[in-house]
Amino acid sequence: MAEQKKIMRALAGETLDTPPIWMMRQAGRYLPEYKATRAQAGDFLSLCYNPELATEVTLQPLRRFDFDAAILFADILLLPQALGADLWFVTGEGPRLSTVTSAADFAKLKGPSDVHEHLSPIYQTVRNLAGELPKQTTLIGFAGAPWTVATYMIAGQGTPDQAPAHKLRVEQPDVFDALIDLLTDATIEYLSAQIDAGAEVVKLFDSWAGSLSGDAFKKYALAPTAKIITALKARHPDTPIIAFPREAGDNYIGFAKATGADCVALDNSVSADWAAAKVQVDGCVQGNLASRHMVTGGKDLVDETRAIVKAFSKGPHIFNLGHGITPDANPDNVQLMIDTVRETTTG
Ligand SMILES: Cc1c2[nH]c(c1CCC(=O)O)Cc1[nH]c(c(CCC(=O)O)c1C)Cc1[nH]c(c(CCC(=O)O)c1C)Cc1[nH]c(c(C)c1CCC(=O)O)C2
Repeated sequence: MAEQKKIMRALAGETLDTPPIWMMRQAGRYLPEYKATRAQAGDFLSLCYNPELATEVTLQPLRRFDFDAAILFADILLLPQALGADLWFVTGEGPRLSTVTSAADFAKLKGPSDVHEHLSPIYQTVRNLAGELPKQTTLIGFAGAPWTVATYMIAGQGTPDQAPAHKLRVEQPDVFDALIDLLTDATIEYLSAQIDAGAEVVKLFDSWAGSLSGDAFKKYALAPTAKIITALKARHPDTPIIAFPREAGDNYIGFAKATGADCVALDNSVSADWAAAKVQVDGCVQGNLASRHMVTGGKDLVDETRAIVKAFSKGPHIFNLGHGITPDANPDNVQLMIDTVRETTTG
C-alpha cells in the first residue's frame, strides 16, 4: 500500500511525531497573488465560480508554504444561492442575501437535489485540484453547517448575535425547522458531489454554533451535523469528516461521538490542555492557534505554537488556527508557525 498522507493518518486516529498543518483561509487577502487573481476575476463571487482561477488561488499558498492540505476555494454561501437566494458581496462589509423570514419566502426556495447545476463550476474546481495537487497533499472540501448558513439566509447578512435567526426559531419554529431540514439535505447533496469530484476529506463550518446552548445546541448544531455525517458515511464510508462547532465551549465535549465526526476543529477560546483532556480523548482534534499571531509574530507566536503542539502530542492532532487568517497577516509569520511546529518534537 502506498504511504498514506499525514492528514489521513491523523484523521484515522494515528498519533504522529509532528502534526500535519494547514490553515483556515490559507488562500486569501493576506497574499498579494490572491488579490491579483481576484482582480483578474472581477470580484469574489466571479472568482468562486471560475474553476480555472479558483484552482489557481487554491494552489497559491502551497507554492509558498509546505502545507499538508489544500482547501477548495469557494464559500459557504454558494449553497443558499444554489437554492435560489440572491447573493452579493459589499466590498469592505461582507455578504448580503435576500432574506427568508416567512413561509412564503421559504416556499420560493428550490429542493435539495436542484443545487447541482448551479454548483457544477465548484465540482469542476474540485476535479481540477484532484488532478493537480502534489501527491502528499490532502484535498479538503467543505460546506457551512445548517445553523450557520441559516443565520445568513434569515438576516440577509452577518450579524454579531444571530438575533434574526433566534427570533425566527422561537416565533416561527415550523418555518425555521423546514429551513434547517432543507439545508441539511442540500448539504448532504453538495458534500457528496464534492467527494465524487475528488475531495478526500470534508469539513462542516458551524461558525455560529457558539450562539446556541442547551437543547437548541442539540437540535440545531449537533443533530443536523449528525444527520449529514450519517448520510455521507453511508455513501462514502472512507471519507473522513471534520466538524467545526466554533465557540461550542463545553459542547465540544462528546461532540465527535454524538455526531460521528472523525475530527473536531477547535477555536482558540478553549485552552489546548483542556481540549486535550476533554475532547482529544475521543479522537483527532484540529486547531487551535489564535489568528492574531499571524499578525503579531515573534516570541509570542513561537511560545504559543509550541504549547499547542505539546498539549496535543499524546493523540491525533492536525495543527491549524482557531479561525481564518486575517487580511492584515504577514506571510512571514505563517512560515515561522510552520517551522516552529516542525521543530517542536512531540515525543
Ligand atoms: C461564515 C463563513 C463565510 N465563509 C466561510 C465561513 C465559515 C468560516 C468562518 O467562520 O470564517 C467559509 C469560507 N470562506 C472562504 C473559504 C475558502 C477556503 C479557505 O481558504 O478556508 C471558506 C472555507 C473564502 C472566502 N470568503 C470570503 C473571503 C474574502 C473575500 C474577498 O476576497 O474579498 C474569502 C477568501 C468572504 C466571506 N464569506 C463569508 C463572510 C462572512 C465573508 C466576509 C468576511 C471576510 O471578508 O472575511 C461567509
